[in-house]
Amino acid sequence: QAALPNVVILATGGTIAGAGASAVNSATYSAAKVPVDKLIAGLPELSKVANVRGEQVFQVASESLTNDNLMILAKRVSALSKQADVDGIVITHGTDTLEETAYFLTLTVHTTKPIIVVGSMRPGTALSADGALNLFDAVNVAASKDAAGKGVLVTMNDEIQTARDVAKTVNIKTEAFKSQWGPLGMIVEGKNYWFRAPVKRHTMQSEFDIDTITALPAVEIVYGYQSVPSTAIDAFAKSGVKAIVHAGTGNGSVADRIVPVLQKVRSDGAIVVRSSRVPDGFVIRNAEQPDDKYDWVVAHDLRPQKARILTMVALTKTNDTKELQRIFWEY
Ligand SMILES: NC(=O)C[C@H](N)C(=O)O
Repeated sequence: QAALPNVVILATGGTIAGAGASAVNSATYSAAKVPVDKLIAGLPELSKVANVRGEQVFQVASESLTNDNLMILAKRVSALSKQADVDGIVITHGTDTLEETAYFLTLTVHTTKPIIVVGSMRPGTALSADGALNLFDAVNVAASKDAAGKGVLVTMNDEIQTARDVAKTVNIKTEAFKSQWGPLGMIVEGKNYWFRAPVKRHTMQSEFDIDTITALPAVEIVYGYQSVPSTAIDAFAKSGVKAIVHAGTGNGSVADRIVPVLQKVRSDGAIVVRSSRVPDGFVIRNAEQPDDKYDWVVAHDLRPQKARILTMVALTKTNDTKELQRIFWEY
């Protein structure tokens, strides 16, 4: 229909394409089973909002996605966003790593067109399945002019969240996706209600561009806890890792026996990023550890898994720790 916007759904799998043995199976089911054409056919309401077509990019649970998947998906999103006959893009995705993909896309795809990442907590076969409404909301936002230029967005549980801030915070409820800074808005009966806009750099203002990125460096995460040994750090260092994100305790604190190990990692040439395992709040530079002295970078308010994404992307441009810290403040 000529009057309607054109929205492409790129399907990658996850629970939104999941199927269980019975309607009471809300947690026990197989993810990544239902093909995208069937998802679209099951939601005839979409045809009143947009001309929708689907592409099956992957069919996996999101815990199994890799950097190669990220590159393929982002390059496809970028190519589609340049097509005159595409007004918006929706990516259906497993929820376990949805925030990582969404953040990668908002950092690397140069477009003002709406890009929405969406998943579900229950498979479509379950009672009170949440995928249909989440997908309907995603297509509505992707088809809206007022969603343009806001960076990659996530629609879950009636809310519109920014890719940068949102995270999976509950693993068993439909209200799973939250941001400590709050959602940007809500969708009710197919209408968007906006309340705020992101201030961090994304998409068109990003200095990173997926069209010129050919490979992502190895960046790994190590976790802080009582009695933690240096075994994991030693192994990552030996494997030639380019950066280690330390998911520290509290305000990114680091155990006294781990500090010299991370200092050695840095002096041997890899980057050390100090983040926190605490879900909310943010890490303050030179508090808890002397970052200036050790030449470490702090992750600001990014959780370890998002700090990893930004570090990989940033390292495609620079190894300079001052530049990396600037990037962490700005994105
Ligand atoms: N709710 C989900 O989508 C979880 C699933 N394990 C996935 O991330 O693919």
